Amino acid sequence: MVAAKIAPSMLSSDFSKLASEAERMIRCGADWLHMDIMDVNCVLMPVGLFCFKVVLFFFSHRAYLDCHLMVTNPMDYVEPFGKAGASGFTFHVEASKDNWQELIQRIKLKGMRPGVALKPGTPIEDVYPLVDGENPVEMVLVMTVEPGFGGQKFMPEMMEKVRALREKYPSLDIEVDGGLGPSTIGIAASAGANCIVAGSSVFGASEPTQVISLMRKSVEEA
Ligand SMILES: O=C(CO)[C@@H](O)[C@H](O)COP(=O)(O)O
Repeated sequence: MVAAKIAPSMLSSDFSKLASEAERMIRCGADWLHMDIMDVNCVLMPVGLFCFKVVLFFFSHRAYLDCHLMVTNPMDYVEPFGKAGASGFTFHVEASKDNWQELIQRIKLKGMRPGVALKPGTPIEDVYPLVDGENPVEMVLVMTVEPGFGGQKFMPEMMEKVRALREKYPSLDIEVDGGLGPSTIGIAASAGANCIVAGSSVFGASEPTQVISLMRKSVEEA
């Protein structure tokens, strides 16, 4: 059985108090802290020294840092993110068509857990070679919104991808990201997702503990 991992997305936190926001989420029962890293092509937050410092900063809080790299050249980030203390390094399949084997190997050598993400328009079959390969990824992140912003509407049609993955790989970590909260967790959990990224539904809640525990329960019961 796969374990439930609830990962509040720090993109929805109050950036003026990142440390206490991270601590608050851990106190509320979060398993991981989800960090979105985007390069200038993805607009929101240009990657640079700032991002590495943020990762380092969180690491000093000893949390599992689930880093989702929405960048065109993930290979360039392996060394600095490894050094900065990232725990999981999830790159996009769309950005790594040719060199994924070497990329996965380097991620592991730096002591991070490799994962692959796919955008809504990308077929699930594109990630199979990365899960089946000699040097497999340990997690697949199925984006349930177009990457870029928090607060978007969950795309239920992505659950077909989750179901196909779960059927093929019963013990794989399958993460979903985008629009997850109390009203959408049921469909995601029953499709087979066990790692749940949630931004606005957790940070916007008056009782994040309840939202986190409700999502965990849905995954455990599914
Ligand atoms: O990667 C992203 C957006 O690209 C996410 O991690 C969002 O931050 C999730 O936010 P909500 O949809 O849960 O508000």
